[in-house]
Amino acid sequence: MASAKLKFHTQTTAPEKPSSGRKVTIVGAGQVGMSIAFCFVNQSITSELALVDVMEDRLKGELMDLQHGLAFVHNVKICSGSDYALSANSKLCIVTAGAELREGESRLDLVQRNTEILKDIIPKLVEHSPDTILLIVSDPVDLLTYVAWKLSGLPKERVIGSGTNVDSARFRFLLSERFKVAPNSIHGWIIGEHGDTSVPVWSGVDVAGVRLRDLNPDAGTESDTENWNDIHKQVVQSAYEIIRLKGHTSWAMASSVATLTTAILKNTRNVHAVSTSVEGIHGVQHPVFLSVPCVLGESGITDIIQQTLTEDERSQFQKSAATLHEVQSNLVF
Ligand SMILES: NC(=O)C1=CN([C@@H]2O[C@H](COP(=O)(O)OP(=O)(O)OC[C@H]3O[C@@H](n4cnc5c(N)ncnc54)[C@H](O)[C@@H]3O)[C@@H](O)[C@H]2O)C=CC1
Ligand SMILES: CC(=O)C(=O)O
Repeated sequence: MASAKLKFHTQTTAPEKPSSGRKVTIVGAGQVGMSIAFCFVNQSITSELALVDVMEDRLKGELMDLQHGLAFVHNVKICSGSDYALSANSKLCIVTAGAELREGESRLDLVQRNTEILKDIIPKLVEHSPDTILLIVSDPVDLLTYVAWKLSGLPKERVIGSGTNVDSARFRFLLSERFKVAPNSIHGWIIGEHGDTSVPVWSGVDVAGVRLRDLNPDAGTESDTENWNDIHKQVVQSAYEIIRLKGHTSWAMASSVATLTTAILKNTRNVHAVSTSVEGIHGVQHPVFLSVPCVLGESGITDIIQQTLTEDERSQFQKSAATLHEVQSNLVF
């Protein structure tokens, strides 16, 4: 009988490796998870991707849709399902599962609901990939990164929250409109909580070494007649405004996670504002996770950059820590 199978002269007897060493799993194939997956495939960030979600039919549809575009990009091995065995041997597991922020809710309102979800997910991920790095995206991201760290038993450098990397990107975009230069030519950091108590580091904003505070010593303060701090207010309102307008946020977050993933998989040692344990940093006394600039590589967070903050920035950072610690103390997990 005729067979249309390709005939190979197989050159190797080596068994197929269980994974490429650059495998990434995304748990939660909703708006954010799938935007991240789309970025990964189109930017050739990984050659192996597992998608895990409880909604099996929708997940199958997402898988097929992604796979049908593979003829236009570098090949990626993609699998999906609800069985965590699919995630085995992942270098990085990204968690975007959970209840999303609805209009009128703050990120902190989601905490106990999403903690319950993490209790289901994290032990299974670690069981199948004990050497993995966890990147938490679900909100409230700082508290959930702490919860994931506790549930996973992993060293703290391998449990990272996407944190204020996206807030910093929003900040740099809005600054770029005022400065009339490209966002990636501006240095500007938002640290602390990803959310309402985030801290803009006005003392560190610069373009090509020209500090904003040298041009306007009051920039970002109450006495600033140029109202630079309106930009931070807009950053804080960004997610709420986008959710009001389109129902969810996704694109900026996906680009942010793609950048963090590249830094980890390619061991680039780029510096990003991500959520990590900050006990002992900037005078914080509590075991909380908040964003500070961190060096990222294949072992996770290798170093934290100690920024020189003003007294006011330091006290705002401590306030952010105290707010989160209070919510964290009442968490049940
Ligand atoms: N940290 C950040 O900057 C951002 C965080 N987020 C957060 O990310 C999360 C996801 O947002 P969206 O994708 O918009 O929500 P979504 O509702 O579109 O997707 C959530 C997905 O999680 C899945 N899921 C729920 N429970 C699960 C479980 N136990 N195991 C596996 N999968 C499960 C759902 O089936 C759904 O597909 C939310 O918490 C949202 O607030 C969203 C944007 C930015
Ligand atoms: C939803 C959310 O946390 C954000 O886009 O910032």
